[in-house]
Amino acid sequence: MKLNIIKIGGNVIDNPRSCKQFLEDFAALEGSKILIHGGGKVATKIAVKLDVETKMVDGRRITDLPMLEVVTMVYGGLVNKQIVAQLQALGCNALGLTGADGGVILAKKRAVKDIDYGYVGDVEKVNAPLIDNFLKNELTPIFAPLTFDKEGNMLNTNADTQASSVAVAMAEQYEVNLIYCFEKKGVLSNPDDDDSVIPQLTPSIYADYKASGVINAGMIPKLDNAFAALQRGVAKVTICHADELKQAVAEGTRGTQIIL
Ligand SMILES: Nc1ncnc2c1ncn2[C@@H]1O[C@H](COP(=O)(O)OP(=O)(O)O)[C@@H](O)[C@H]1O
Ligand SMILES: CC(=O)N[C@@H](CCC(=O)OP(=O)(O)O)C(=O)O
Repeated sequence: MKLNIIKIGGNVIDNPRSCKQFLEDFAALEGSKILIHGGGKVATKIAVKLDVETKMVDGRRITDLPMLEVVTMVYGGLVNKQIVAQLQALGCNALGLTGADGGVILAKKRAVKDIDYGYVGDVEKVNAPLIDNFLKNELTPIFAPLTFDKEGNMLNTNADTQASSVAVAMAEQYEVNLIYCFEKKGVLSNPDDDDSVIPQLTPSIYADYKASGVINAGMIPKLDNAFAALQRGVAKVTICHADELKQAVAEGTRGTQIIL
């Protein structure tokens, strides 16, 4: 059985035209599917309005209590519910969830080592049978990048990591196709040239591009998560433009294919 798991990035969510187009394409996909959304850009904008300072380290948001309140409102409320409502209007029976709902994604607050990330969660357990029940009932889960812990805290979890964790958990039962959609055509060999898409990326090519600085910033956690998913049983991982979702699902030739 096939399952498409799609992650959509915050730059697309922040652009109403691109987001609408993406949701139309997502709603039109046949078969079982799951959406994991980011929203980092929206959270940063709302944090400014609320006078909460944004600090990022290695693509992760330092999440103190005021920031936890912002991301819980923005990811679990505003962004998640806007996506669910739009998908419902498109005939897709979307079910909006954070990891806390139904206890579906349990995490652990990241231990303080060199850096205190605050209320940031590392995924411990995904309840795959519960997600499978939703799918069997023709519901489409829409995950916000939030998890919870056993102490009753909400935790902020990077959406790329959450997508990888959900994909790995579902891979025990399904042939999972994981697609990271964002605002570029794929992983680029020249960040100034949007057409310089690397068609296939292996761990050794990745290491070279990372060392030379061509691959940097938010692309590093995305790729680390992409390789981790493949290593742990996910059938296929692609990184592509949000506008190319349909083609990426149909042919799997768009964007950058991650291979081992
Ligand atoms: N070689 C590269 N190819 C494409 N994007 C890159 C590359 N290196 C760094 N990036 C940056 O990574 C960003 C994607 O990561 P991130 O901002 O976390 O996106 P998302 O919100 O989709 O998770 C791109 O917007 C781009 O600026
Ligand atoms: C811990 C952590 O960094 N969480 C992310 C969750 C949102 C996210 O991943 O959004 P994008 O996909 O748009 O980057 C954050 O707050 O930025």
